[in-house]
Amino acid sequence: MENKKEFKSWLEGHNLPHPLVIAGPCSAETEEQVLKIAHELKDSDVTYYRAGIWKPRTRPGNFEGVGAIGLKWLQRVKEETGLLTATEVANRNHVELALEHDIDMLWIGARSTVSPFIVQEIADALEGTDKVVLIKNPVNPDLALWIGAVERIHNAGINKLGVIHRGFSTYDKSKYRNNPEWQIAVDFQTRFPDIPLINDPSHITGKRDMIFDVSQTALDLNFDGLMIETHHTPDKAWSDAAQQVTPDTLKQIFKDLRIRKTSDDEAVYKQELNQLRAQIDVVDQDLIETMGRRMKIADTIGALKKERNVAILQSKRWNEILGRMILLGEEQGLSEEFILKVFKAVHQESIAHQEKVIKAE
Ligand SMILES: O=C(O)C(=O)C[C@]1(C(=O)O)C=C[C@@H](O)C=C1
Repeated sequence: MENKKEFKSWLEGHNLPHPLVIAGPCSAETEEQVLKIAHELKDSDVTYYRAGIWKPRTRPGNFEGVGAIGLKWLQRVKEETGLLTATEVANRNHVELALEHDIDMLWIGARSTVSPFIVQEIADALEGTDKVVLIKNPVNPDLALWIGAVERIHNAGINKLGVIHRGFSTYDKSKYRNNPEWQIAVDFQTRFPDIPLINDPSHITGKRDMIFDVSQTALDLNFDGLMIETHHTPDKAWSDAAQQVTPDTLKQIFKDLRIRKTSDDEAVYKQELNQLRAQIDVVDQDLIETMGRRMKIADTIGALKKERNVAILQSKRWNEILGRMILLGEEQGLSEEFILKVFKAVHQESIAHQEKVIKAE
């Protein structure tokens, strides 16, 4: 699938002076609750009002959503407040009911994105419609699976696309409910710069007091919007109580967030940036030339080893190099994690070069 400018035209059409905000309760609980929260969000930066109607829960026996009746409540929200509406769909029936009730934005949840069968069923049900469809990342950190789901929806003729970064499940305990693994979202953005990228700090953190920091990181990384679960009495919510914020807190969050510009046309800024970028280009070229020289030496070592019938992998020598590089890196302000990543890649490339030499006739 190619990146296309038109993917983001639905978002540009809103002409917002700030990132897109999707907010509302984790679950629609009662008509009163849905309407109360919507009215409290009416005069805010919120464009889309979200509410889960069908809730996929980890274990059975928990509140699993009010079902189709909740769609009528969302229709009332739109009539009374003018907010657009959004809900999660997980099968053909959900899509058909959401379309019948004229829901404006549908999203595919992380547990559905993992299943190409479910995504295809949803894609087939969406064919011929022009809804905005957002695809959450799969629960496992698999960029190809995420892109595959977006492709299935796009192949059904949907061009009003977006993705939601809600973090990834891990077995290890961490301070997050779902690990952000920011690099995966950044990789998605690099592949498809015109597919709006929305961050979901509620599901990443699982805790309301961490939502601001994660939202700020997302905006610093140029995300296009935020989806934040909002409830008038969060602690009494029927699902995900700990991660929901009140409408007032949501408004405060948006007051406090630093919204960075994607770019700046100011001539001085541009000139300074260009000079710095020229320096980076020179350094990058040096890096490549240095790497090339290093691999030529590896080729010669490979030839020597071939002649003497010696194994390529020399763990002792390699560990010595790594130890030295970590110390040198530290002096240059480079983290151990970074040095390990870079030198692991260098080692692999060196081995690949030597293998080529050794295998050559
Ligand atoms: O020193 C060697 O024996 C090499 O083959 C070079 C080199 C390296 O690229 O630095 C590559 C493979 C070995 O595992 C150790 C080091």
